[in-house]
Amino acid sequence: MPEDKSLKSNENAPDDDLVVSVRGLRNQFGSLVVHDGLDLDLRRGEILGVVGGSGTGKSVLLHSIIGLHKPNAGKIKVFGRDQAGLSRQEMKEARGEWGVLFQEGALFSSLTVAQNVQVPLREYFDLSPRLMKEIAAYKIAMVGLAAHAGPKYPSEISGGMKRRAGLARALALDPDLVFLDEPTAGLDPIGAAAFDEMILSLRDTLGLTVFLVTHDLDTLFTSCDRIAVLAEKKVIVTGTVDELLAYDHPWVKDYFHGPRSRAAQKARGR
Ligand SMILES: Nc1ncnc2c1ncn2[C@@H]1O[C@H](COP(=O)(O)OP(=O)(O)OP(=O)(O)O)[C@@H](O)[C@H]1O
Repeated sequence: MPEDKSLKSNENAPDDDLVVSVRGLRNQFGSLVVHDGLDLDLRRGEILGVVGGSGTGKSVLLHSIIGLHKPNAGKIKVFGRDQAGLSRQEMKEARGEWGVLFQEGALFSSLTVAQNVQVPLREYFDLSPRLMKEIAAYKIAMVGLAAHAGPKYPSEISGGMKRRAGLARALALDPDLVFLDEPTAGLDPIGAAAFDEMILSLRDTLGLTVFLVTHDLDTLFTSCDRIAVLAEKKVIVTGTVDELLAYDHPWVKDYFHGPRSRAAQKARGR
């Protein structure tokens, strides 16, 4: 069985290039060990897809990195800063440096789309109402939503629009780093493809670094520079699509050579 391993093309990233580094992560709930000795690197400017079977701990990993879950052991650095032992104020400052799109957008249902986008602005800045409205309108346009989406409530918009609104909120503070948790889950194929294109385009125009948890093979083939595979309580391999297609591990083989993967590859003329 292959051990925790980074493929050749991923070795030797200089420390300055590491936006997130996770070393020796352990997460345990009672007798359930979810992660044990997990290492992961996210490099500046890349879109890293994180995949793995259900229950392998993708969400727990994401929550550990963004400080929503305290790991049992291990070191997590974001922008070179060790996340353990940060004071409340330092954690708040750290949180201002990244944006998170939670599953299905996770919008506040009692706030309009524009008000949702203003939430981080209110938390971090003392801006005039007019300026906040202008910034929210700009972010809403940036994610491809029409201006008339701003005054709508989450219950009045589609699933795809909710994801975009959630992304607008994640981008409110102009972060360099975004975490996306299953951004295309439940979207129709056209909506999902449009979302994938938007992520690529925002990465290129804004220079974002993206940590993307997904089950969506189309997203992996279209958008991700590298893919990290969670299995056996750790990241068993990180590599490009082509490297993973050639990788010898039962789960990786089933996933990347199954019928859905073949269809996704065929659609891209592979
Ligand atoms: N707060 C918690 N208390 C107890 N167990 C938990 C808790 N959070 C997660 N778990 C368990 O940890 C394991 C990993 O959960 P996680 O949600 O990270 O999996 P996942 O890889 O994201 O799964 P999926 O692809 O189905 O969303 C699961 O067995 C889950 O039940």
